[in-house]
Amino acid sequence: MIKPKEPSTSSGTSQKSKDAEPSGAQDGAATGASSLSEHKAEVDTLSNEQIKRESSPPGTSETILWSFTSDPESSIARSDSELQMKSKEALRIAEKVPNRGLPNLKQILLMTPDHYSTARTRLLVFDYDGTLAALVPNPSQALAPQEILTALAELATVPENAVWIVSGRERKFLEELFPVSSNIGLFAEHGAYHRLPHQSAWIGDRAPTDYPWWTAMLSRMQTFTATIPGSRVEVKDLTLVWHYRASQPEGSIVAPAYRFLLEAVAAQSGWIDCKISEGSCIIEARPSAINKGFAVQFIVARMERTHGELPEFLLCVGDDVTDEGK
Ligand SMILES: O=P(O)(O)OC[C@H]1O[C@H](O[C@H]2O[C@H](CO)[C@@H](O)[C@H](O)[C@H]2O)[C@H](O)[C@@H](O)[C@@H]1O
Repeated sequence: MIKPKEPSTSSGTSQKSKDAEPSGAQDGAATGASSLSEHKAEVDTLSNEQIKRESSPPGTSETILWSFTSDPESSIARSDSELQMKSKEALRIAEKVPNRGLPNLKQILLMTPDHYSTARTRLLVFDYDGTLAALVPNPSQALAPQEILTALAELATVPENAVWIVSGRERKFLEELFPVSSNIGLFAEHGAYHRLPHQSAWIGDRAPTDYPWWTAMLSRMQTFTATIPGSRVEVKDLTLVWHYRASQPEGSIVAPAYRFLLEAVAAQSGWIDCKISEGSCIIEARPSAINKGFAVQFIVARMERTHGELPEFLLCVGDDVTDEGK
């Protein structure tokens, strides 16, 4: 099924090329999914008999993918009501995702593990927080389990696979978890910056000074922090986040009003390029032209240029609305 910081210095470089920054001029096509660790746990509990349904014993990579590609009409799904329910929920979401020339998402979700096995090119996209790592009050302590990192690295060694992390996190955080040697592509801050597989340089040169709203939004968020004890502002290289996970129930009570306030400030100031979004115990401000849907479209277009065709298998896993390209 497709499911659900601290200040830092820039670690990126400006490098315009054929792999230039993804344009924000197209509609997004990414989608959300339930957490990888959650599904991995489900798969781990499947019986040996179910595992043996694979024509060959699945390795870690295939096992993870299998959990997302089980046909809800199959006997596997019927034997696991929770998985069946999640698959149906994924299909409901998939039906809402516009098909912009990409493979139809609903068909992808209905694929059997054989489709993964036989696809000549595969794109596997993973969100980070809430998907690869459990949500915790302090963002710097949200580390993906080594088991997950190892599984992703293993997936990325398969020649047919392109593995990307498309995250709201900043560059510095992601590159510490996913070294160049991991062969995993990275998108940071919802698509503002990206690092191609095998390369150490980041592409993308957006900076706070490009956006007239940036200082005002930071100032507003700081007043929220002063008002709600325990909340904090995360100042990333470009995007700003007000966190209130550690300030309950006050944070959740005021969050809708605070989001509305930030949106009103942006609207009244004519800052149409400022997007305010709510995540899991966060309110985030970012440029409107940046979202994960554009990031995935960029990756797909790049694969099409390289292989002469669209990826035959596409999997996007996330836990939040931004993972739906919003
Ligand atoms: O796109 P993602 O990789 O999922 O990043 C989205 C935001 O994730 C982080 O916040 C979330 O995780 C924190 C650590 O568990 C948690 O404290 C917070 O409540 C969550 O919303 C990150 O700190 C943000 O910068 C990302 O935008």
